[in-house]
Amino acid sequence: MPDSYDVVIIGSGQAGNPLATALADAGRRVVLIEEYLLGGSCINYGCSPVKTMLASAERAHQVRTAVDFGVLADAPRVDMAAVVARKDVVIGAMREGVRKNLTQEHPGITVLAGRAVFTGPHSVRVALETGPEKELTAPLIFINTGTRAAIPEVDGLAETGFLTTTELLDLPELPEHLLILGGGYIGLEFGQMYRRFGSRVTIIESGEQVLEHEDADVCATLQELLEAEGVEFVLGAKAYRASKGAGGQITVAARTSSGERRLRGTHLLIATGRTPNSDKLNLSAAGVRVDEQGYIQVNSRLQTNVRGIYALGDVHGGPQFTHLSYDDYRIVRDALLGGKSRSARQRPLPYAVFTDPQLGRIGLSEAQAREKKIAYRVAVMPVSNIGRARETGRLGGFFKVLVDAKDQIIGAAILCAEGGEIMTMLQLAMTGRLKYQVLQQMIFAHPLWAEALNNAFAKLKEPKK
Ligand SMILES: Cc1cc2nc3c(=O)[nH]c(=O)nc-3n(C[C@H](O)[C@H](O)[C@H](O)COP(=O)(O)OP(=O)(O)OC[C@H]3O[C@@H](n4cnc5c(N)ncnc54)[C@H](O)[C@@H]3O)c2cc1C
Ligand SMILES: NC(=O)c1ccc[n+]([C@@H]2O[C@H](COP(=O)([O-])OP(=O)(O)OC[C@H]3O[C@@H](n4cnc5c(N)ncnc54)[C@H](O)[C@@H]3O)[C@@H](O)[C@H]2O)c1
Repeated sequence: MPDSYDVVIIGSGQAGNPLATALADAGRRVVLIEEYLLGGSCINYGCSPVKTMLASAERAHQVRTAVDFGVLADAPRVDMAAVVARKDVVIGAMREGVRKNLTQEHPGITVLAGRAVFTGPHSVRVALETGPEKELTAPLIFINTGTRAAIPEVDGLAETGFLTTTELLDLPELPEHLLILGGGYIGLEFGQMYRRFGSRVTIIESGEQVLEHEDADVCATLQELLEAEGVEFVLGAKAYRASKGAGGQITVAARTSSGERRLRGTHLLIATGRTPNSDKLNLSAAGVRVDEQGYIQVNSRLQTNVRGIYALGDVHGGPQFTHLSYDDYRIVRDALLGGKSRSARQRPLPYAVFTDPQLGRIGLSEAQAREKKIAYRVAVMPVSNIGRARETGRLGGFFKVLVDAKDQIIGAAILCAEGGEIMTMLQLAMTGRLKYQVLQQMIFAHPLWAEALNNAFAKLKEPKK
């Protein structure tokens, strides 16, 4: 006999966990199934471990550049095992918090360790870690199974051996020369991090610029700043073969516009995007539709084509961020418990790339504004104009803010130390529909980074044709 519940949640991701607690608090009998680690990718092998290790890399950078600030220090020696151990302590505490919340603080939740597969539209089978299988039924099923690294088709890749971020984050030694396939979020954050730890780093990107969706000026400046730290880039590179030499050296062969390249290193990180964890769910048993890449198709309320089955977070496609998965939870919670209807298609999309300087992004890029034929003016201000930047020696980058015909801010790219935080102020202004002049006239405490918003709009210009 299957065990019957009110709600089945598959995956302990950024939507599944809070949804489990909210529905249990509302008196529903909830079962949450996780095949690997409670807390999902963000806590265990995504955002948090990366940002924790980036903090170690920043320390190394500060020591290396201390002399510029009149502080004498020997060259930093990085103990990767200790860096990884520190990360494990930080994320271990986070994971423990999730475990306690789900298993001790909410008696209405049953947590099962194992892989879930559909056996019908309202039933799943769980292959429990402890051995036996369990059959479950529920009228409501939420899929929050996330993604994994997409592995590109490059001859010889499997035999050569490669790392994904999950393995690299646990590597207790420093790669001598890290090759990174992909110059997106992961490529840039890991590229700078390992360079600062002391590796030689080469980023091999198939596109003509890093961060494929950003304006070319933003990407070029960020690339230059990373190059100044010694990160090497090979752009427009179509990698077609990987091989490993007798001495363990890895070679990636790539075609570029300037000819054939053979890129050699000691380790290879694959960072070419993600693929959804929908293929092992036996979705056909439930009749749930996916797109050609395997992302689960949902409507603006996150419902799949099968009544009672929802997909939340990265597994339904679109931008992949923790805060969006969490917002998916809020949309579903408010619909089920509050009778409110909000669309997942009309929400702001803030994000930050955690390089140094950070790139904080909100709203339209210049290319998107052009594509949508929106009349705009653009203000560009170098970070080196900012007092705080001069004081701290963090001079790289620029603010770029777009304003529409009604003086409303419609988009920003803030490439600056704490660029994510500054972007968030602009997001607040956008949400409150403040005209840019309000920020221009606001009294900010001196000398904060925020103060730069007084001057950022001084040179608002029509875009170049
Ligand atoms: C290296 C890296 C860095 C990142 N940095 C950031 C960042 O700085 N900021 C940001 O916003 N986003 C970042 N992201 C993206 C972010 O981690 C995800 O968008 C976010 O975690 C949302 O995930 P999710 O809720 O969809 O599911 P996840 O958190 O991925 O959870 C899915 C869970 O489902 C489980 N599962 C899968 N299939 C089954 C099954 N059949 N049965 C049972 N369980 C199953 C998995 O084991 C996993 O625990 C990063 C991602 C990576 C890889
Ligand atoms: N700070 C953050 O918010 C953050 C940080 C890390 C990851 N993430 C999330 O994780 C996701 C995955 O990150 P990612 O960097 O793997 O993906 P991405 O989509 O950001 O970048 C992948 C890059 O790889 C390139 N590429 C694709 N195939 C290639 C090939 N065969 N050879 C060389 N280059 C190739 C693409 O052109 C692209 O620039 C992101 O979409 C993001 O949502 C977010």
